[in-house]
Amino acid sequence: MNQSKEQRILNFVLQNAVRGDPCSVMDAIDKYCSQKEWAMNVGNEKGLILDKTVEEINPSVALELGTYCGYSAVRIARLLKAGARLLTVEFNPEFAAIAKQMIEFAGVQDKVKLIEGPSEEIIPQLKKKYEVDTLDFVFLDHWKDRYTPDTILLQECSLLRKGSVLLADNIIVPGAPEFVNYIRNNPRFQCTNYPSHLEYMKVQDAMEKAVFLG
Ligand SMILES: CCc1ncnc2c1ncn2[C@@H]1O[C@H](/C=C/CNC(=O)c2cc(-c3ccc(F)cc3)cc(O)c2O)[C@@H](O)[C@H]1O
Ligand SMILES: [Mg+2]
Repeated sequence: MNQSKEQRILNFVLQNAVRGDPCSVMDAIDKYCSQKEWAMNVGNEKGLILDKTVEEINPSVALELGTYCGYSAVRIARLLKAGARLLTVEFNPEFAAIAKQMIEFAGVQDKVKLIEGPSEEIIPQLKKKYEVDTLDFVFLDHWKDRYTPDTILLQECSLLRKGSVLLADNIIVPGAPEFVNYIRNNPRFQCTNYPSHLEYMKVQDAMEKAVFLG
């Protein structure tokens, strides 16, 4: 059975990155996906916006929706302080298996909890099953039509507190128009748009930051 693209990305990392070095893992994925096979990792340009947001917040508890191969999980986890943790949700078993190996190779597994399942099922479990009080940071990068329902669900589950920060990828491409409309017209969120480019392409994209006002 021939390999998947995601397996080829992981193999390239295992052969070209340095075990325990998150930056070498990110660099290897970016190299492979810009030169060999495009893949929907947040990439190095939008990745810098993600880095700055995480460094500004310095979250104790962060949530990622849509792990995929684990690129942004490694990217976020490498910046977390001692004792801080990232919960990342992925419902595709094959992608979850790839991401698990990626996270372990990068050496950030002690800061990352990879949870396999659909976000609408996992979010309501975060308080009791995963001992979350509130979330300091949420990175939305899963199916774009899930951004809005999951943002509503996070509020319904009392997982956001005054100052919780959401950062959403792909505001332009593929686009999340319903989410943009919802979040920018919601008085409980203070929004900021960050123009950038689609990963590995000369195509306009953007990220949206939304601070929950409580
Ligand atoms: C059920 C809720 C739920 N629960 C748990 N896991 C979930 C989930 N819904 C989805 N997942 C997983 O998340 C990842 C999907 C991510 C979806 N991302 C894009 O579609 C995307 C596309 C482009 C682009 C493509 C083609 C172009 F031409 C241009 C741009 C660029 C980007 O940066 C993009 O993020 C996969 O691992 C899913 O298994
Ligand atoms: Mg994305």
